This record gives sequence, C-alpha cells and structure tokens, in this order.
Amino acid sequence: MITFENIDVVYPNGFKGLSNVNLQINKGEFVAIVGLSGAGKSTLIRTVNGLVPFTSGTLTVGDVVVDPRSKAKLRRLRSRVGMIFQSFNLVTRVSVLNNVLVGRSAETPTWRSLLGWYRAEDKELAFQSLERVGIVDKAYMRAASLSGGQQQRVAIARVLAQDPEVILADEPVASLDPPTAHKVMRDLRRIQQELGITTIVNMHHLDLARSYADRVIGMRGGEVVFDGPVEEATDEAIEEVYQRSLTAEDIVTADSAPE
Ligand SMILES: Nc1ncnc2c1ncn2[C@@H]1O[C@H](COP(=O)(O)OP(=O)(O)OP(=O)(O)O)[C@@H](O)[C@H]1O
Repeated sequence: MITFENIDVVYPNGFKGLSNVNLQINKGEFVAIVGLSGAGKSTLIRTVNGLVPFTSGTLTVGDVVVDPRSKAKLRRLRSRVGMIFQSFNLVTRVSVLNNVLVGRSAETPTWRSLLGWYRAEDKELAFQSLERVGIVDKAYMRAASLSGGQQQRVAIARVLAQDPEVILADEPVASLDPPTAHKVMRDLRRIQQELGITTIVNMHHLDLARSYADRVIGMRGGEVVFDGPVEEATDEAIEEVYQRSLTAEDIVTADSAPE
C-alpha cells in the first residue's frame, strides 16, 4: 500500500533528514513511529503526503507514484491522505461543523467553500464523521469552546470527512493529559479497525505505541533502525533505538488502560 524504496530527504540547508529508508506499510495497518526528538519521525510521515519532498528514491502511496514536483499529483495524493497534528490546526473561531467541512474542500468548488454553500451530501458526511468520534452534539459550537481532546476529535472528523485511504498523525496526543491521550488513541484505533484506514502515528510514549499499534518502527538519525510487530518492541529493543535506558518520561501513564 505505501512503499518507500531507498528514500532520502536532504533539506535545503544540506541536512539529511532521511537516509535510505525502505519500508512497506500494508493496507489497513496501524503503525507507530518512535524515536527521540530529531530522529526523523515527522520527516518520514510528511514525505507520505508530500509536505516534505523526498530527494531520491521511489515512494508509492496506493496507486500513486509520488512526484513532489507535480502539483496535480500532490493534490490527488493529499485528497486521499488525511493528516492530524499535535496542535489540532482548527479554525477556532468558526463552528465545529465548518471545520469538518474543510475535509470536503478537495471535492468542493472554491466558490461553494467561500460562500459556505456545502452540498447536502457533504454535510451528511461531516455529521457522520462527527458521530464516529462521538461529538455530533457539538456541531454548531465554536471550535474554540471545546476541550483539547474534543478539538483533536474534530480534527479526526475533518480527516474522516475526506474519506481517506491513509491517516497520518504527527504526535496527535502530545498536548493532551494522559486519560485524554488514551481516549484519542482509542478513537484512532477503532476508526482504523472499523474502516480499514492505514494509520501511521508518530509518538514518543512507548506505552501508547504498544497499546494501540500493530507494528512499531524505530528511527534514529534519519534511519529506520527497528521495524517489527508490537510484541517485538521490547524495552531492550527500544533502548537500542534510543541508545539509552528507558525513563518514566517514555511512558504516558498506566492508569487508563485501553478498553
Ligand atoms: N526544514 C528543515 N530544514 C533543515 N533541517 C530540518 C528541517 N526540518 C527538520 N529538520 C531536521 O531534521 C531532523 C529530523 O527532524 P524531525 O522533525 O523529522 O524529527 P522528529 O523525530 O519528528 O523530532 P520531534 O520529536 O522533535 O518532532 C532534525 O535534526 C531537524 O532539525
């Protein structure tokens, strides 16, 4: 489904963000990417939707051979790949519903978006997406009035309204308290299981990775240094990725176990 073949990323200042990455991520898999700060997790995830252009190698997402220089191909790619950020990236002064409708923008003529004249079927899809993350009752509230966990759910609903094949999440729970972090991860996991959407999540909390992912990819210095099913992501294996002993900071908390 997603194939990295000898992918390198060299940033404009000459820094090598990714080095010879070879990966195959299967359709419907839930993958956690772990690594210390600066390991290349964001760089890896952002190459998938072309936010970071790779500089050599071949990247395939579904049936799209990614070409960072082709705007038309990037548009097509981004309509299929949804992204969730640590900071939610909502327009907080407008309603939850309008934020979710942004997910339909690739399918909506600009004049309709500008006038807010969304088609009935787009609104229906937006409501369904809000229902899937359990906040349909908040549809007409301003996004700013929601808690952090609820705002991240709006961001997930916006991605779902896109009807994506792939969800990328860049540290989606890093700004949430531990119980809320578990709840949002649980939502992502349920959505991946119900809809079969390939899901790739960057995270620095090992317990979350182990609780919710099928597979763990460990990065260091722009390279993939571990890749295996969660059962193989033992403390020893991750200490090898981090090149240090694990600490309490690597664990979000154990007091809200997944349901
Ligand atoms: N635009 C850029 N130009 C130059 N170097 C960059 C750029 N973006 C990232 N880097 C560098 O690439 C390396 C990997 O960064 P990246 O953000 O992918 O790491 P990360 O594992 O996601 O870290 P964090 O957990 O801190 O977000 C870092 O050394 C970073 O400084």
